[in-house]
Amino acid sequence: MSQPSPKPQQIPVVVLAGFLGSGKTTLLNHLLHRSGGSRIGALVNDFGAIEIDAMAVAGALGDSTVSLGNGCLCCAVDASELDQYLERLAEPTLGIDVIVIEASGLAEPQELVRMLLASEHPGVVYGGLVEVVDAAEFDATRARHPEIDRHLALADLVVVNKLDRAADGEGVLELVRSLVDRAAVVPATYGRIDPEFLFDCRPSEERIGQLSFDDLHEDDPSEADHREDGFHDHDPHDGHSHAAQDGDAHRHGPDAHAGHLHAAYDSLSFASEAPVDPRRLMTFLDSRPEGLYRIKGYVDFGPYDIRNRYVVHAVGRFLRFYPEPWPADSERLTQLVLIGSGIDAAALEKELQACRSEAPHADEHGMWGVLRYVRDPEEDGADQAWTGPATSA
Ligand SMILES: Nc1nc2c(ncn2[C@@H]2O[C@H](COP(=O)(O)OP(=O)(O)OP(=O)(O)O)[C@@H](O)[C@H]2O)c(=O)[nH]1
Repeated sequence: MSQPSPKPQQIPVVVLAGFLGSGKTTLLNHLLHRSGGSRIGALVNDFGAIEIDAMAVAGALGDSTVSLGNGCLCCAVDASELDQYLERLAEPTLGIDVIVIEASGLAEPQELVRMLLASEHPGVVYGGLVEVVDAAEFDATRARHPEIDRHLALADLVVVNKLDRAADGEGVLELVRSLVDRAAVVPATYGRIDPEFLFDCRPSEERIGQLSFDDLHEDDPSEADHREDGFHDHDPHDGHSHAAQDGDAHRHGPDAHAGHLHAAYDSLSFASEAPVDPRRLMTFLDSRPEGLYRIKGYVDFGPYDIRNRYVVHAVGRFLRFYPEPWPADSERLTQLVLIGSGIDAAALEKELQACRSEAPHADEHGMWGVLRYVRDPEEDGADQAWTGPATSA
């Protein structure tokens, strides 16, 4: 791609977007580990009240992460607030070369792009929109969310991820190529793309011209329908609590941003200081309702594995646990964010509460159900910290 050079000292800001669970955090983590000499600042956003994504990348970033735990970025901040966040990352002493904004899986990318183009911060320049696509779920996601096509048409780079899971990867790649405007389409598994490619993916001069404010303001017919319904009069997200109480669950429902992908979604955040019983959790997960599209977070199985916490990811029917050693200074908490449509958040919360257990000892086979969903570290050759379950009771 031909790139305009940013003015001296201007830091490119890349927006990383893509549907829930497509692999944005995985890609960001990959970039953080493989960026060579470049220093990446990350602005991480999450939908739930607990900032799972922020925690997932925080270790790699130290000071250079700013996270917003306040719902979808496009709804949570206005341009001047965004400028304040960018200002923190553009602080010359941090020496950051590129800023990546990981949008919530439910964010409308054009809102973010519009805010970046409107940014008055002299130290930053809009660096392009990267859309991550889950190749395995692409048809299903498109059927439910035709807006995806619009997002792809705006993208500068599309990463077609999870090709290892796609039945017809070539077919998906071809379809995506037909949907983009002039974006580069990059095949990937586990977000492993060449970082150079991403940092270079600044839009061309023409592209900036094309992506004018007017384009970005263009009304989506589906939004107009909603407005006629008075849909946008619904209350925005109710207050998000960062300091989740023990066993506290927190939900927010349809919000004011009609036409955004998240308009029809509910989310629930669950935090517990008491460990979780693995069998009970598996029973909960095995019977999770269809509409519960995404689960992510950390699980403390207490005496069943005192060394590791278990990162959990569910996307649709897909479920994986990733054990990793508890960071030395972290509080032992179970923190989960559940996102779905038409889910009964109160009932789910109750079920999760019932998974808590203060039992001091682990029984011998308690973890078997969980370990069936632990990824074999050989599966992707990825940089996993895990070396095997440490079940010391
Ligand atoms: N099989 C497979 N799994 C992947 C790949 N990339 C990511 N995953 C897994 O997919 C799940 C979701 O990945 P994330 O990176 O958290 O996705 P995300 O887009 O940040 O998710 P949200 O924050 O919910 O929008 C995790 O379990 C990842 O390990 C891939 O290429 N292949």
